[in-house]
Amino acid sequence: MKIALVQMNTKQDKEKNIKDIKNFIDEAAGNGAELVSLPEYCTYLGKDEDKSKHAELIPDGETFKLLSNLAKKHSIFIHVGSILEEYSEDKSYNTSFMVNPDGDMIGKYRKIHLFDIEIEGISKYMESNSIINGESPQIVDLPIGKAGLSICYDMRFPELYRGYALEGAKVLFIPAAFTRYTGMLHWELILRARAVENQCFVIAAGQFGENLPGKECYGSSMVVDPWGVVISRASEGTGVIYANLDMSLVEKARTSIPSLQNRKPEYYKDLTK
Ligand SMILES: NC(=O)CCC(=O)C(=O)O
Repeated sequence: MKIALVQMNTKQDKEKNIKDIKNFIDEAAGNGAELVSLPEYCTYLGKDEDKSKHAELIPDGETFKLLSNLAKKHSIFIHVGSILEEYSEDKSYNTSFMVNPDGDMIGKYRKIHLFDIEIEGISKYMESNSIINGESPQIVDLPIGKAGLSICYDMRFPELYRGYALEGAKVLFIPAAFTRYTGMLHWELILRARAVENQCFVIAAGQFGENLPGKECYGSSMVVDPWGVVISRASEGTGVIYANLDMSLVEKARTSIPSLQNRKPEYYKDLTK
């Protein structure tokens, strides 16, 4: 399967962001992509207090309808890294979903681990001020096999991905708006770790550049194969990158190093509770 990852610089002008998304999807489909993956917060990235104004129903909102029509028009899968989904007057879900070539939603995932961190003198994020966490993992069925959905900060919690791999996932989606500061050291390291330890492809479309004054995203959207090799990587700026997924690599990695079979959770399962 030929996939495309869109690296964006989403800001506060939702109309422009949606126009960009449409153009990127048209470009990717024109270049033969069968699945297009968009980053976290792809339609709106702004101040916490403004987020709920931009939240929508999924699948009954405008953005879903537009993406569903694009998926049908091009006969492709569209993975939406995330948009804001309605919850209450002051809180939204940060929600990812997958649309199939018939325009139907085949899976929806609400970010479980919210980005509440403070690095003294560097940055502070309190995602839970405006977002309510989801409570359910989500696996979707693609023609290339099962795929586990997740969003950005989730990537730091390896149990979620181990669970997906044990449920049969061969692909892990990790769309992101990863900060530049943490990204420099952690982004590639963690993505490759999730790929190697679960012997899965990792597909990580990211935001790039300044989205709000003083808030910068790392970019470096990438696809990692089950052996830990980065097979496609975006450079600085926005744009589309491509990769062909050779799914036989999953079986090759799992046969060569049967670490998923060699687990002995009976000795340590209580430690991760
Ligand atoms: N949007 C996010 O969840 C950001 C996560 C991040 O930057 C990190 O370092 O983790």
